[in-house]
Amino acid sequence: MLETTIYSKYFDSQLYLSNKLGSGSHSQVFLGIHPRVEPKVQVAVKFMELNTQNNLFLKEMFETLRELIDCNQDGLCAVYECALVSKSGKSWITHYTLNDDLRDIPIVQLSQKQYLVIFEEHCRYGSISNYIKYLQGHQMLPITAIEFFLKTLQILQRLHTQNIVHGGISISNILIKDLDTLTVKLSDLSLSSIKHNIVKLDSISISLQQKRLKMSSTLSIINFSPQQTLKSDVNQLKEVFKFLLTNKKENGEPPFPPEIQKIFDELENAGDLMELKSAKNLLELI
Ligand SMILES: Nc1ncnc2c1ncn2[C@@H]1O[C@H](COP(=O)(O)OP(=O)(O)OP(=O)(O)O)[C@@H](O)[C@H]1O
Repeated sequence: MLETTIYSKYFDSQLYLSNKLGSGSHSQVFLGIHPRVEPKVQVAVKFMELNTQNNLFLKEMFETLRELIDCNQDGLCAVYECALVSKSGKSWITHYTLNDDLRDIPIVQLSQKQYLVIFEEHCRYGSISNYIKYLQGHQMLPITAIEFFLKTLQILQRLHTQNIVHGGISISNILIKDLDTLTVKLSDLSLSSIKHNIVKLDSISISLQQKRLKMSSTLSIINFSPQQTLKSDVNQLKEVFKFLLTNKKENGEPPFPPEIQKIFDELENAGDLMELKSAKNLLELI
């Protein structure tokens, strides 16, 4: 159980954590106030428990997160700061933050539990999975599902033209920033594989390397198939959309209206999201 406040020399006052916003398989997310931003703004503070004792991995993870912050874009949930912390008795110790020079990473005493703490933009309506819970069993309106789908597709289109791949599109990674305009932001860019690595240490170097390629603008590097990876984002989004329309994960799909079926058919063969003409047409209708 996490304490409700955390103190560290880097966040030179107390960081107050109030409501719990949600939890994932490896994380707990709280509403917090970023102590270094004036005027005070609310942020989401994500604590991920790290089971690894591998310092090299931690260092690489921070490098990846730094790239993530550098590539902050419209449509992505902004990441403000990250820290590696652990608890000693009643106090929290910050081992390093993103601003530290990674060459000087200390050898962390690994007897205690460590957490990766990520401060990110707060999306007040939470994830689409939250919204589904809020609907209490009622089916999401098709028009709402279509808007969520198309807005996410637009964000992916932008990312993909810059050779950035999300890699873990799911109903819990699409956050609702504004419910009136149905504005969404993608979170956990690249975190899905970090989370995976926390569990499975063997694949660390491979997938961190792949992630770095994803972030890189020079994709001519060997051993990486952008087409394939971009397509996996598209397939994941397609599954999310089907789920929103039908409440079923797979199989037993009811017939979709022809415009939607057309998008699915196009998605099936899509290499480049910018080519999705029927999605664009549908977007203009909304
Ligand atoms: N930036 C944010 N603003 C508002 N709510 C958030 C934010 N980030 C996460 N949440 C809430 O916290 C929940 C848990 O998010 P988290 O990213 O830790 O795990 P997850 O992606 O849902 O699950 P998993 O780790 O199993 O993939 C989300 O479903 C969402 O409701």
